[in-house]
Amino acid sequence: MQSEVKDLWLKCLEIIREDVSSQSFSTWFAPIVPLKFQNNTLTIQVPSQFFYEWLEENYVAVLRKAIDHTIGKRGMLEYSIVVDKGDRKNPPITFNLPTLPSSNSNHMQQQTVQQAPARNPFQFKDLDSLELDSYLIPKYTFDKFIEGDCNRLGRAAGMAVANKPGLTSFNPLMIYGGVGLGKTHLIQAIGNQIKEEFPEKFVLYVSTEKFTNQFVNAIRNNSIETFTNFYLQVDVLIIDDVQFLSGKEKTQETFFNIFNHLHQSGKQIILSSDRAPRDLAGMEDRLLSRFKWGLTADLQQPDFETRIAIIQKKLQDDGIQINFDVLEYLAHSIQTNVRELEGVIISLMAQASLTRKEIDLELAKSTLKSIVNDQEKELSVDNILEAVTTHFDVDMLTLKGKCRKKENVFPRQVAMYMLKELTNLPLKSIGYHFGGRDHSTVIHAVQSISEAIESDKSVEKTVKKLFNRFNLALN
Ligand SMILES: Nc1ncnc2c1ncn2[C@@H]1O[C@H](COP(=O)(O)OP(=O)(O)OP(=O)(O)O)[C@@H](O)[C@H]1O
Repeated sequence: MQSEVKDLWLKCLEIIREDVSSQSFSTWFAPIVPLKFQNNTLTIQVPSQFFYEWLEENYVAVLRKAIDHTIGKRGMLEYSIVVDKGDRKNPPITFNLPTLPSSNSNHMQQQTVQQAPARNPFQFKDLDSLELDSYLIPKYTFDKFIEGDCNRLGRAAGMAVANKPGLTSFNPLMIYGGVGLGKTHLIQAIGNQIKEEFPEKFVLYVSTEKFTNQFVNAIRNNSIETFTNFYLQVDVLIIDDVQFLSGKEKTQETFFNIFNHLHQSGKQIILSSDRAPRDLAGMEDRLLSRFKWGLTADLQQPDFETRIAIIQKKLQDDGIQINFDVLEYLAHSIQTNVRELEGVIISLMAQASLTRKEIDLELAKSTLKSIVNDQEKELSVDNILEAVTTHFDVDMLTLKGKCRKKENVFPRQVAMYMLKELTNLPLKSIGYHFGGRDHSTVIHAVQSISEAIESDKSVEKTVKKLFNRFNLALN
């Protein structure tokens, strides 16, 4: 039986190989494992949800052809998606696609999804008003959270908490850091690990936004007690983005009570925030002091080596290998945050797949360039000033400075004109960007350039060109 499936899949691969580039073949088809063949249906295992979606979006016709040629027109394909390690207890989610119908097939196109069983052992029949769908996401595991200097403390503390929830001095554990640096991933990984080690524990992950909405609904429905009682049953409470509690006094008060009760009962609390507790404005002092009771750990931007490891891991998870020079180039070029890094990797995989090119340095450079170009088109003050300095070949300090030479005054006035036309900034703010000039100077600059555009073709051309950089026309 096993060899029958293998042989069948090998035949499919032969057909597929003719239709796709070698890069796409090794990226999207080599990692597939044939599982079984029964009732005219071939089941193949794919490494991830992303992988499955990618095949569906890009290679349906190719797969259909292979199935037609090997099994026949009535042949069907079924995908089995490998679930994360953190989800080991649940059966794999299987997408049955009895479809991929050939054009002359009468089969109805339908997709059935076998739901994974609910993770939460509790039943809250009487709590209909609470939206209890904020469960842990299995893909966020420690395994996939790459360690580096940027996150070592938070990761280690997270592991300690996951091994002994409520029993370490890291209670609460507060993880903070900038956008896209892995806060949600880390606190979810803690929750997933606890579920793995202690399945009997009630672990609840909830965003502050959801918590607040639930609270507001509870007030409206007169069910505050039900709301509070529900939270008091939790063994591990994970609250994401607590900065959103700022200025919400009533929600803070209720959260404070829940916090105290859980803490006193030895339950674990894990929080995340986009800034350190000391920088959380609009938060009650008593709550802030509670946040500092346990351990506060920050996540920073990953360094070069960590970025390399993150890219490698992401590609590996999707069964893709690239040369080190490409890896190095990507890690040197994207230094902002991990989410952006991931975005570039996905674009790169998409480009490689769509253009049927190898993922090489050239493709990496062109993909990155198109992303950067898109960002450049954003109408921010920096981008506009940058465009003007590049066009006139003046440096930023001179552009913003006081020098009255004609060759500097003109670009400066053009820059003021562009800021006035392309942003909503008030005149005073525009003046601020030029060393604190007052609004009358800005008005004068805007008027001069407006008149020059009308009377002087070369000025009109210059401003048009600059507008074009942002894909805009000069009216
Ligand atoms: N150290 C890491 N290793 C692997 N992946 C990471 C790491 N840090 C972040 N990521 C990935 O980067 C993406 C963004 O991370 P996440 O959503 O956790 O950031 P965040 O700090 O919560 O962002 P935000 O402030 O916008 O909510 C996720 O896909 C996550 O898996």
